[in-house]
Amino acid sequence: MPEVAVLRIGHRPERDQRVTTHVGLAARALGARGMYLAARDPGVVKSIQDVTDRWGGEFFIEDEVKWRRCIEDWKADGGVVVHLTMYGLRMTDVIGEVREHAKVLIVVGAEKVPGEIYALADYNVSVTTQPHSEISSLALFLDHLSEGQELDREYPDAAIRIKPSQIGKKTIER
Ligand SMILES: C[S@@+](CC[C@H](N)C(=O)[O-])C[C@H]1O[C@@H](n2cnc3c(N)ncnc32)[C@H](O)[C@@H]1O
Repeated sequence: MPEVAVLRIGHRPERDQRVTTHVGLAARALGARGMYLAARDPGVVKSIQDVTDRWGGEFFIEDEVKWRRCIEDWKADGGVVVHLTMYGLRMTDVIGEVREHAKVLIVVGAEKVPGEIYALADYNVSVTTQPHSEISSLALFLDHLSEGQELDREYPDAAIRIKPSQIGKKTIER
């Protein structure tokens, strides 16, 4: 699995807090190293940091990033940029090639994405070629990128972890 980070653009603090938080939580749970947020939103940052503090791992969350600069820096560091859009190439056609890269920045939008993103991205990728959401497209992309290996990942430094069970809610606290 390449080193992965997510860049969330188009976030509107007055209406996207829940979705953006879930983009971050999905990114964390499915193996990304962190999320850049191209907006100021201390509430989203705190929610994600709180989860990481309790549930472990080293997921980073950075808000107030400039998306153009973030993309340029990522590329300058040798990474590739994947923009998830329903209009892009089929994920199943490009995922193998994307997996060959060492560093992948995944860009997800909110409502309307600036046209420039399509040209800046190395890959514009569609997950199903049907409209759905940034959370579902990100989750499926990460799962296919890691070929399912992220699903059983352990978080050794976690303060709390779940003991999987058929009935009830069993947790183990450090
Ligand atoms: C509400 S959608 C906006 C749909 C937008 N017209 C588009 O180009 O995908 C918000 C975000 O969800 C993601 N998204 C939605 N459907 C997708 C799909 N089928 N494949 C990949 N990404 C998708 C994109 O990142 C998009 O910016």
